[in-house]
Amino acid sequence: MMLPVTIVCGFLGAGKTTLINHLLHNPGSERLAVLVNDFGAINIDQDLIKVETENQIELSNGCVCCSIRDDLASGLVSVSRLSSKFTRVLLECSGVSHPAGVLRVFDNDPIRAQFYVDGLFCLIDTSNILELDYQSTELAIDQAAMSDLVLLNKTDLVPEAVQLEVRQMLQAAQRSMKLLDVVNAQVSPEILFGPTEQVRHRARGAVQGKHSDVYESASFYWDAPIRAEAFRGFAEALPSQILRGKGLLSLTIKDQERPSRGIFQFVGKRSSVELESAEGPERSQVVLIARRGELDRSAIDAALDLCPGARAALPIAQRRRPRRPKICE
Ligand SMILES: Nc1nc2c(ncn2[C@@H]2O[C@H](COP(=O)(O)OP(=O)(O)OP(=O)(O)O)[C@@H](O)[C@H]2O)c(=O)[nH]1
Repeated sequence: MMLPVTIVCGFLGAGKTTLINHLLHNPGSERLAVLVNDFGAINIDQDLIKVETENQIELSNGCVCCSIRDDLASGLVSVSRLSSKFTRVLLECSGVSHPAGVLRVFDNDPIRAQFYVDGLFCLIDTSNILELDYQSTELAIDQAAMSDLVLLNKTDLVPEAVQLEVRQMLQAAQRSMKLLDVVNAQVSPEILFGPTEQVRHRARGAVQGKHSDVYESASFYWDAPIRAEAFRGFAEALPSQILRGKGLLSLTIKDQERPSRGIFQFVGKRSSVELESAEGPERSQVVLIARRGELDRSAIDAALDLCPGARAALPIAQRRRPRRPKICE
C-alpha cells in the first residue's frame, strides 16, 4: 500500500518544528513517521521534537531539496521497510528548501511506487517576512505558492496592518493562494491530514544551484556545561545579519546543582533561551545561519569569547560522506 506524505515547508524559523510537535501531540488516527531536515552541520531540530518518537529520521548535512536528495530517498526507503507501522509520513524540510527540489524525489522510482505527496503546507513568519532580503523573500514566496495551504504563523507578534500587508504581498504573487492565520502553528490535524484541494499544477521547475551557495551556517559545541549568564552574553552579542540561530544547551544556573536543558532560539532579531526541567545534554550545540558572506566570523568570535569553551563543528564540505539516515527501531 502506498503511504501518504505530508510535507511541511517554510523559511528559516517560520514555525515548522512547532507545527510538527503540534501534530505529533495531536495525530488523530494517524501513526506518523517523521523525517526532519536541518540545513546546519548539526541537526538541532531532531532534539527539539518534543514527543518521544522512535519513528524519527534525521536528515542533516545539507538541504533536502538540493544537496541531500539521496538521503531523503534512502530515509523514505527505510520508512517503507516498516510501512505497516505507519499510516503517514511527515516531512519537515529545511528552511532553505525549495519545494520543487523536494517534490522531484517523489517523481522517481522506487519512491514513486511507494509514496505519494498528499499535502504540501507552508509556514510563513508573519512577523518577519517583510524584513527579509530579496532572495529570501522570493524563496519564502515560492514555498508558499507551491503549497496547498499557507499558515500565516506568529500573528500574535504583529498588528493587523502588518498581517494585511503580508497577505497582500503573498496574494499578489498568487491570487488563489489559500491563507490561514495561526499562532504557534495551532491548526487542526484534520485540515492537514484530511482531503486537501491540492494545488493543481505544482511547478516542477529545476532548482537553480544549491542552497549552500546562497546560505551558510556555522555550528559550535561545548563539552562542558555553560554558565547561563555567559550564554546570554553570547546571544546578545551575535551580529544582526544572522537569519537563524538555534541551540540545545546544558546550562548551569546559580544555586542549582545540576545543569538544566536550555533551548536557544534566534529568529527575526529576537533571541530567547527557554529553560526546561530536564537535565542538560552532555554537549551543548548551537547552529547559526546567514546568507553566504554575511556570517561575520570576527563578530561571532567576539561573541564566543563571552562564552568560553566553544569548538567549531566541521562545516558540511569538510565532513566525510554524510551519514546514511537511520531509523530507530
Ligand atoms: N510568538 C510566537 N512564536 C512562535 C510562533 N510559532 C513559533 N514560534 C517560535 O519561533 C521560533 C522558531 O520556531 P520553529 O518551530 O523552531 O521554527 P522552524 O521553522 O522549525 O525553524 P527552522 O527549522 O530553523 O527553519 C521558536 O522559538 C518558536 O517557539 C508563534 O506563532 N508566535
